[in-house]
Amino acid sequence: MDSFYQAYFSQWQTATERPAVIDGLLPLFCRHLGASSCRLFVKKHAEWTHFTHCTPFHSLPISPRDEELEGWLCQPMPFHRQSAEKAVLWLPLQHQGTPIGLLALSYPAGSPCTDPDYLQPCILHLSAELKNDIAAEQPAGSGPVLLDMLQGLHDISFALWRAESIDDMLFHAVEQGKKVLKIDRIAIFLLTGHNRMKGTYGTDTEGNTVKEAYFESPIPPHWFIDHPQAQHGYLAIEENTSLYHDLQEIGFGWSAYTSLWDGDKRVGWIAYDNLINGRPLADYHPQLLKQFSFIVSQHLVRRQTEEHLSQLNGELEKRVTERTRELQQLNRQLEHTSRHDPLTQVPNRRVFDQTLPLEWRRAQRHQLPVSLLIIDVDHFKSFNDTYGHAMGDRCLTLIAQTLVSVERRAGALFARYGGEEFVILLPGQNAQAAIVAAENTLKAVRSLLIPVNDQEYCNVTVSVGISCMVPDKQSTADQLFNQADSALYKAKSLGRDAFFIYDD
Ligand SMILES: Nc1nc2c(ncn2[C@@H]2O[C@H](COP(=O)(O)OP(=O)(O)OP(=O)(O)O)[C@@H](O)[C@H]2O)c(=O)[nH]1
Repeated sequence: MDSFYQAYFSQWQTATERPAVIDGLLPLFCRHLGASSCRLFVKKHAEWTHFTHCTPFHSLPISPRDEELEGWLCQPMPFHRQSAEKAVLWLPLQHQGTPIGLLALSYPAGSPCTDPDYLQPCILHLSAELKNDIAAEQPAGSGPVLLDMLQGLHDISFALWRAESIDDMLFHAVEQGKKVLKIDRIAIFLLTGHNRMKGTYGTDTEGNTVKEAYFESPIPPHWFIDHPQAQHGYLAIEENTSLYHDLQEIGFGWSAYTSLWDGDKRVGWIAYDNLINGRPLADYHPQLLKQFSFIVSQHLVRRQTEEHLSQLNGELEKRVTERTRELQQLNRQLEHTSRHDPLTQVPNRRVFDQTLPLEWRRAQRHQLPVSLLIIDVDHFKSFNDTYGHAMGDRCLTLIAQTLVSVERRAGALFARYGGEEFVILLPGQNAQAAIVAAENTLKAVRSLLIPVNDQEYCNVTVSVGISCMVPDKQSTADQLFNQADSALYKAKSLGRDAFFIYDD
């Protein structure tokens, strides 16, 4: 190490009082780096403090006004100011983005200024030390600082309230907590049951907020875990202790823990330390950490309850949807059952009884014809007697499934009326159309092969009675039916396998 840095660091080690350190430091820039004067401007709680050193044989640089200093304070890089007699190298002091002050080195005109890169380690070190001093200085100014912090807690609470999810909320808790409470590192852990814990968000060794959800472990046998947790907001602080990252020891300082509570149940904790800047805890910090922990607990519990509720709602909605689907399916089945004949699966008498009056009225309104065919299986008693009732059922099913497609005109209805009787209702169709339908019916049944055992088939026939009317004021749907019925009787008496059309 060269002579300047040797002298610089030995100054830090020998002197203990901060003003003495600075008094001893400033001459080093003149003695080792050729500066004619050196001044340090530090901004403490909105007020500027000046430290000066100058060698006896050079004049001081002209004092800048506070407004100028304010302007230069946020300069990101070192910069020069030149006059006829001297050059001044201004070095902004910043720590983690916070402006702290300025170091000004004056050189006689014509002498080279020190390379700012060379001074970089010293500037970083000086910035961190001064930042710690400013943070540690309280009593006189602690009122406003504490008030700022309380306002900060309110802002944190607001930020957590606006977070989009638990994850987002925990990220902001760590991020905002560090910024507002001026704590180097914060990490939030949640208990997962069975004596285990998991990470959420934490702070790496550079001070960045990082996701630590990967971290999952049994709860380590740590001193503060077993410490009696007598009351909510319990705070445990250990000074001069080892500091850890991912269970690895990485430094020395103070560490603190606050618990997160859901009612009487501890659900996690927040860990804090001063790994990066080594700043001491301020008097008001214990109270702030408890409040901070209380705020995080509240938001965590509220979010967890909300998420649990919304999950329950989701499940409930899913169940209601499933149940509604089942009911709709059941309704469709019921509707089908109530309208179809269970043996043949064609529309049943109920459908016919509902449709006939409707079509009758429509025909009446528009003065259109309406035709009805009653179809009766011939000698079906004897079929049953010969082949058995089960074969009789089979025969009726085959006839129904054949006849259901014989008449395909719009509005036509084929239904099982009862027993071995079927009907075809032809709204808007005259006698001619009804005759065609009857002929097709006879033909279709005649050519039907009815299996009566494993090898044999037989044929059956049907008789059809037809009635066709254009409804007038006196006539009724019953009349239409009765006429078709008597026509059927006539067809039977004519020898069966025939149709007869009612004619008065
Ligand atoms: N297998 C079976 N038979 C039925 C069903 N409904 C009615 N029958 C039978 O159908 C037969 C109808 O007989 P009848 O009314 O005497 O008439 P038919 O023997 O068909 O003689 P015609 O109508 O004069 O040609 C009866 O034996 C009823 O038991 C049914 O659902 N299944």
